[in-house]
Amino acid sequence: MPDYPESSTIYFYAQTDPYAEFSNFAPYGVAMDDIWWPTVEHYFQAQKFHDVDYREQIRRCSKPKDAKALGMTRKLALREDWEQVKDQIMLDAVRVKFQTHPAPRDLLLSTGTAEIVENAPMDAYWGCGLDGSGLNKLGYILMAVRNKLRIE
Ligand SMILES: Nc1c(N[C@@H]2O[C@H](COP(=O)(O)O)[C@@H](O)[C@H]2O)[nH]c(=O)[nH]c1=O
Repeated sequence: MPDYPESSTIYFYAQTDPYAEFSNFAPYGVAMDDIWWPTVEHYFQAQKFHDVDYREQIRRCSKPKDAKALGMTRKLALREDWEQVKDQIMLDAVRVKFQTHPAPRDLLLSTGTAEIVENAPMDAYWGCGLDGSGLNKLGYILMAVRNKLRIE
């Protein structure tokens, strides 16, 4: 990770940093299958489990970090197909977020063709990880959603 990112790359992560609207922790709810989730993070974490009561417990968390903590538990079994379905689940929820809320949508569309990177030091799957070499899956989802919004 360069100290001074190139201007063509947009980094986001914490709610106190620029482009916080792009984070799954940002306070933009999503209706998925007629159920309202306070943030994308709440929805994503809950989908890890088949247990309906546990999903509801995650949905009711007052903060996304609490929802994430419940989703990180391995006391309860993850749904067995989680690795196969997680990318699509994330894409669906992120798309609904940006279709639902004008403020993050306008911000996303204002980024032109810039590369978008989740600057998550501890996450080399959804983010770029500590050294910047992570897969940045969430960044690619945001860029795909941006393309789709342009067409719509
Ligand atoms: N933004 C953000 C995080 N990143 C989010 O964590 C999620 C990954 O969860 P998992 O697949 O269970 O490891 C995913 O939504 C990713 O965007 N994590 C944090 O602890 N704080 C934060 O501010």
